[in-house]
Amino acid sequence: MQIIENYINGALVAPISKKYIDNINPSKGQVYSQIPDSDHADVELAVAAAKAAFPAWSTCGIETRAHILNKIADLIDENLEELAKAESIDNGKPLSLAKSVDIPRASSNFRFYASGIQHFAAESHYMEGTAINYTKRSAVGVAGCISPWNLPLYLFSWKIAPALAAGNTVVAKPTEVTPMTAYLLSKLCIEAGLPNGVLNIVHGYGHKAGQAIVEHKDVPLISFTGGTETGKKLAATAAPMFKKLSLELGGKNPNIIFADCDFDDMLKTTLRSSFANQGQICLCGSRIFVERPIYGKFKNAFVEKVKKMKVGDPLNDQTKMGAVVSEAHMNKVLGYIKLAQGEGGTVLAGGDRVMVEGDCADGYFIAPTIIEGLSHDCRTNQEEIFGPVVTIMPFDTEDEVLAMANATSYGLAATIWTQNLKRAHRVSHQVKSGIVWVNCWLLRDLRTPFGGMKQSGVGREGGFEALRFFTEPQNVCIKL
Ligand SMILES: NC(=O)C1=CN([C@@H]2O[C@H](COP(=O)(O)OP(=O)(O)OC[C@H]3O[C@@H](n4cnc5c(N)ncnc54)[C@H](O)[C@@H]3O)[C@@H](O)[C@H]2O)C=CC1
Ligand SMILES: O=C(O)/C=C/C=C(\O)C(=O)O
Repeated sequence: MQIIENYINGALVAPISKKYIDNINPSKGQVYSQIPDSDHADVELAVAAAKAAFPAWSTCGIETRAHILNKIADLIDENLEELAKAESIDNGKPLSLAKSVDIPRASSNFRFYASGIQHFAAESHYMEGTAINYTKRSAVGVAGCISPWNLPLYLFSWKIAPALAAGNTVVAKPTEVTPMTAYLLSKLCIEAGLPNGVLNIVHGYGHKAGQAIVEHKDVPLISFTGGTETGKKLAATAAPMFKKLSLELGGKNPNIIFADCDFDDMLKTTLRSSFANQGQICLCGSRIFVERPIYGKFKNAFVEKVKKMKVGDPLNDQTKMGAVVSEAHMNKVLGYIKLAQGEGGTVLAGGDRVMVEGDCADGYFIAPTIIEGLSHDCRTNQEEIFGPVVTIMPFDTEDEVLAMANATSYGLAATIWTQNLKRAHRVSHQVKSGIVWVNCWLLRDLRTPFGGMKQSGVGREGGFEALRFFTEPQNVCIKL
């Protein structure tokens, strides 16, 4: 059985307590590795190493930092097969998805910020004939990066890469649910020659290792992606310490389909935006609003396609839907399907656990599920389910659909399907979400601001927004 180790001060080490947590393969329901159950003492070592490494790393120059980040990206590409398989086994996602999306995006994150830091510039403000102001942006110190289980290496690297590029050193905690690719990354960082202490990876539970990072007086900024409830806890700890906080939280995203859309394109993309990664992406469109004239046509076509989706062994090339991430999560999602039925919803497809034959007989599989007949304000349509479950609802007017789309506490992403350009702009500008996709979904340009309104988060990641977060501005005013 593989024993995962922490990566502290350039070395792979056991947790001081010698305690471990079982790591489960969700497609088999079996323990297959062990993760350090790190605590305050491990975090203390990691922060001390990161603090000691900060002066040299923050002043070594952007070319040096970019060179090492590019080297890490190259090594991720060279190890694509191994990393993708590890991600699929650890998370339950189809291997094909890990190979085509998760791992390539992880190397892109490093490469993007290796380049981004070389183009990052601070502002200057000229006061006519009086003074010139220039703003210096410096690395802040030790950054705490905490990431979730749905897109493990993809989101882990999305935080670490800008933090390191900007000259911070990092103490990172991947989720205890899917720790494997972060562990493999630590080996690649050693191979890439990342100086000791620049990146430290501490594995373990959120309430122990994660909390210790957030509480640590020498960690002045925290970047977190995960559930909204956890985000609230983090904010409650960090706010009185006046830490910089970036929070990417949950979503309950509307997918708004107008009758004039390109139907085939919309249908194909809606399958993906509903069920990619078993619906476990904070950007998935879980509430589908369809303009009444095409509601029936959409419903029939969508149900037919969804019933044909193959759920099964994630390592099988034909599999479109793998396992959800854990037994607890499976039960949570199944509980929401029951709730939806209790609230008067009709299950049009799926609705149950799928029992897969063979090696995956004990895995945590759920059939892709479509529910209709619910009001937009019931719990099923208000709470983040984060699984392969969508609801469909008809609408008659733009005002009506906007009111329903905006009537949640979340505001992360929205998708709009229409061929009417004016309407596309009008609706985009009125929908309360940080990200709007028109006639597409999850089409990503890493330069764009990424994040949510309302309870979907605080701040924006991506592009220069992340580099601004990971630097401290100082304005210098010189009288002429
Ligand atoms: N928006 C998103 O991208 C995600 C949303 N979720 C949502 O959150 C729900 C709960 O999932 P969880 O696995 O519990 O996610 P979570 O939000 O608890 O976990 C995310 C990360 O935070 C860490 N963490 C937990 N408590 C912490 C604390 N007190 N201090 C510091 N770090 C802490 C975890 O160890 C993990 O690394 C899911 O069912 C889903 O609805 C989950 C994962 C990603
Ligand atoms: O940056 C992206 O492309 C996607 C980010 C997705 C999440 O933050 C999530 O699902 O939690």
